[in-house]
Amino acid sequence: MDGWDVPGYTALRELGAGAFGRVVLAVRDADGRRFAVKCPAGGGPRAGFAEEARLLGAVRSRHVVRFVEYVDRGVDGGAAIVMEAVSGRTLKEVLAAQGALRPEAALSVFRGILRALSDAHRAGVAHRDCKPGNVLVDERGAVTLVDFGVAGRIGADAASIGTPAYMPPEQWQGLPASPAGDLYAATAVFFECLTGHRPYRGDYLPNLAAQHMHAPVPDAEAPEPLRHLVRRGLAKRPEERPADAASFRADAEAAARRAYGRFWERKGRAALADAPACGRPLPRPLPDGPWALAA
Ligand SMILES: Nc1ncnc2c1ncn2[C@@H]1O[C@H](COP(=O)(O)OP(=O)(O)OP(=O)(O)O)[C@@H](O)[C@H]1O
Repeated sequence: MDGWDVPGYTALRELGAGAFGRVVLAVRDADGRRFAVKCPAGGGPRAGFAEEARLLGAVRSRHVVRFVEYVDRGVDGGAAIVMEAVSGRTLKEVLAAQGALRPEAALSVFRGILRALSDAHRAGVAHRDCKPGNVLVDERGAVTLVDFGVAGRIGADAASIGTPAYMPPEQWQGLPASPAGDLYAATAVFFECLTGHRPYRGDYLPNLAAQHMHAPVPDAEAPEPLRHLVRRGLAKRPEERPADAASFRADAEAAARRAYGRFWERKGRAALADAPACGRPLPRPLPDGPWALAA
C-alpha cells in the first residue's frame, strides 16, 4: 500500500479515511492477528495524535474500539494507533443507504452509543465528535464508537473543533469538554436515525451555529413516544440535559419498552442487521500463528 510503513505490521486494505487520518486493516507480523491501524493524514506525525492514543487507551468498554498500542517512530518517522479491527460499516453508510431507521433500530443505536459514552465518561474522557461516521454497526446490529481524535479530558480546556452538524452550543463557544456535550451530539445522531436528516440544516457555519444555539428543538419530527428524549438531549443549556449517559440510557430504555414492547431491542437489532449496505464482515480470523498473505 502506497507510502504505508508501520514497523511490525503489513497492510491489507484501507478500512476508511477521514480528515485527520487513514485507517488500514493490517496483519501483525509476529502472530498473524489483524488490527486496524490509524496513521495521521499525510503519513507524518501530527500534534495530538499521541493524546488521541492516550485517551482511547484510558477507556475500557465493549462499545468503544479497543486500543492495542501506539507506535511512535520519532520526530521524522510518523506514528500509528493500533486498534481492534471492527467489522461492519459506519452508521453514516447505513443512513445513506436506507434513510430513517425504524424507531426500535434507532433506539438500539442510541443505547449502544450511550453505553460507550458512559464508559468513556467514567474514565474521565469526553468524546466530542459523536456522529454517524464514528459509529460502526456490525452484522448483528451491535454498535462500536471510534475516533477519539478530538476527545478531551472532562473539564479540560478544549478548542472549538468537532463536526458542526452535531456540535452542542457550548462546543461552538470553545467551552471545556463535558459529558453533557456528548449527550447532545448522541441525541443529534439519534434524531437523524429517527428522521433520516440532521436536526439543523445548512452548510453556512454561522447560520448552523445560530440554529444550534437558538433555534427551537425540532422534537415534533420524532415519533411521539420519543420526543421527550430528543427535547432533553438537545436542550440548549447543558444543565437542562439528562444528568449523565447512564440515566439517559435508562430513560430511553423505559420509553422504548412502553412504546414498542419488551422485545424492542431484538427487533431493532434485527432491523439494523437487515439494513441495505449491511454486512461488510471482516474475513474470519485465521487460527493462531503467523499466516501468509493471500495473493
Ligand atoms: N477500529 C476500526 N475498525 C474498522 N474501521 C475503522 C476503525 N477505526 C476507524 N475505522 C474506519 O475509518 C474511518 C476513519 O477513521 P477515523 O474516524 O478514526 O478517522 P478521522 O480522520 O479521525 O476521521 P474524521 O474526519 O471523521 O475525524 C471511520 O469512519 C471508519 O470507517
